[in-house]
Amino acid sequence: MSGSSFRRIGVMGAGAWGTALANAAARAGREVVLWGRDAGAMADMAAARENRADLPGIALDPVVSPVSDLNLIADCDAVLLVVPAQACREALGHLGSRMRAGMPVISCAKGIERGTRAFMSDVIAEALPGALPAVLSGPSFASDVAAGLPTAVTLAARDGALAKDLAQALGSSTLRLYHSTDVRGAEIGGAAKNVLAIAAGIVAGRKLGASAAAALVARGFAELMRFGAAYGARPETITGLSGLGDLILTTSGPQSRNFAFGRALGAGEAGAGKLAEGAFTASVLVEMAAAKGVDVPVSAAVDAVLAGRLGIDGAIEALMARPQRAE
Ligand SMILES: NC(=O)c1ccc[n+]([C@@H]2O[C@H](COP(=O)([O-])OP(=O)(O)OC[C@H]3O[C@@H](n4cnc5c(N)ncnc54)[C@H](O)[C@@H]3O)[C@@H](O)[C@H]2O)c1
Ligand SMILES: O=P(O)(O)OC[C@H](O)CO
Repeated sequence: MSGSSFRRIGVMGAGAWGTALANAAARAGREVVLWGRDAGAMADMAAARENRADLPGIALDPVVSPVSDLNLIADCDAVLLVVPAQACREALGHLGSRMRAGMPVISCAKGIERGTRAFMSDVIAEALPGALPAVLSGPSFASDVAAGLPTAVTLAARDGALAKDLAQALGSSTLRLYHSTDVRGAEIGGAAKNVLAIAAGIVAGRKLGASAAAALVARGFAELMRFGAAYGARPETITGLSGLGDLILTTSGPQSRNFAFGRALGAGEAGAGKLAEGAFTASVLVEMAAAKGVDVPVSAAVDAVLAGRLGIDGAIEALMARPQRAE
């Protein structure tokens, strides 16, 4: 299938990122079906031509159809899966037998499933055995993409020709997609950087200074590289858009929900209640690192704080008191 054969794109999940990607796919010349599970909210979105709850102020492109009937997703040529990582398996379960074999299903969620330790491409393969799993990941805030600001991300599928075709189908003058066959590498970066962004937020909320913030990103990147290597990621993917690129974006400031969540923790305030995927991924990532003997001290500190095993000052002390080692 060439890029132009993906005439109709289905988007499962009508939150901030699903809505932004629906507009991006429309800008790339696709017809778009945007599915959300709440029929009332989707009817409101169809009438207002705007996702007022999650992406206020951005008009839906005229070719985007907001729907709550999953059969309309099953009819599409490819599907973008844009629900929170812990909900992906359940959402795909509803699509189940309606879907045709050979349908590309592209995970746009950034996380690892708790309990199963499954990456999102594995969740897709298990929930929909006939689907062709792919991953879209990289530095991209929904509001930036929706506003048409220049953005570049990675699109990975095991079949290089499919990755290239999907990248061509979804790319536009404002959204550039680099294709890759390193599915595992692309999904590891997106999941791990959210945990590290919480740590960066804690550093900011605790007012530990710019030097500590830079050290955190550098040492966080070192653990991302170790974790990636242990789970089969290619080094060039970890140093690319979906790894280092997204780590830089998400640890840079409060436009990131994970950073904002961490900052509130560090400042001793209540969080804003928005989705912070890293809070769900931290414990499973640390379990998986331990299973392979990989040292992830920053992620482990975030997990310990979230689980209440350590206070924030105790976590900082533990990081600073680690045995001296070569860089
Ligand atoms: N917002 C961004 O800038 C951005 C960018 C890149 C990747 N992502 C990733 O995309 C994913 C979704 O994030 P978001 O920003 O759209 O979050 P969001 O909170 O704005 O929206 C999530 C949507 O998923 C729906 N949902 C939740 N559980 C569901 C279920 N079981 N079945 C069907 N729908 C369900 C919610 O109703 C909501 O509409 C996350 O993994 C996030 O890390 C977000
Ligand atoms: O707002 P965050 O922290 O979920 O980050 C959004 C994107 O993943 C950035 O690439």
